[in-house]
Amino acid sequence: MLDLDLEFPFEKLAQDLQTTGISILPNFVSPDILSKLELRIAELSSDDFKQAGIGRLASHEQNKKIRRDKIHWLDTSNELESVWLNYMGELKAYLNRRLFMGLFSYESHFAIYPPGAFYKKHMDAFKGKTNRILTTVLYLNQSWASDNGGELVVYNPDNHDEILTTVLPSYGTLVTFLSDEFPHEVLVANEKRYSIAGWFRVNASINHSIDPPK
Ligand SMILES: O=C(O)CCC(=O)C(=O)O
Ligand SMILES: [Fe+2]
Repeated sequence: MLDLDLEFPFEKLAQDLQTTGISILPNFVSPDILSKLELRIAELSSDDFKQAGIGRLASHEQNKKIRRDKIHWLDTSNELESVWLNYMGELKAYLNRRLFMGLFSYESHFAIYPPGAFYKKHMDAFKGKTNRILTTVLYLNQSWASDNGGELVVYNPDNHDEILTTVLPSYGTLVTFLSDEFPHEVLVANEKRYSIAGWFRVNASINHSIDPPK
């Protein structure tokens, strides 16, 4: 049985996805979970974060023109990281039950955007080419001011030049959207910006080769 406290936000998210394909929910995540995630970020060192890439074939120079964030993949071997992975596991079960989405796994990384970092307009998945179905982004920035930059800009799926919405990366806000529908970008952050990006995927195991984790 799902905890009754989760029933309401999970249901709101499911309804948003069903009607528009995107959900933006402030205060989605409980203070208890948020503080555990902050604790984990605080104990990680800069060596635990690697420059993010855009694909195996891209050069370092190409990468840096497109994105400048540093990332650390979450793993169940760490207790604090498990807190987030388990919570997203509950959301996965809820969405599968409610919307029959057939979500199979969830992968996610912490991301740090140092001052000056950005992520140019992109899609997280391309129709028929990937098994990333649903993108989630949780923000971990206490009192983020609007002049700190670093907004997530989401574009209209039917007109990639038209801004649909702009989201401040505020503490506890969760953004969820269909990965192959919404172009989006992260504007230049003027302050250090913390988040957890993640993707629900469908199973892509074929010909007895087990679905790779990333
Ligand atoms: O941090 C964000 O607001 C979005 C990050 C993003 O688009 C990504 O990591 O693919
Ligand atoms: Fe993205």
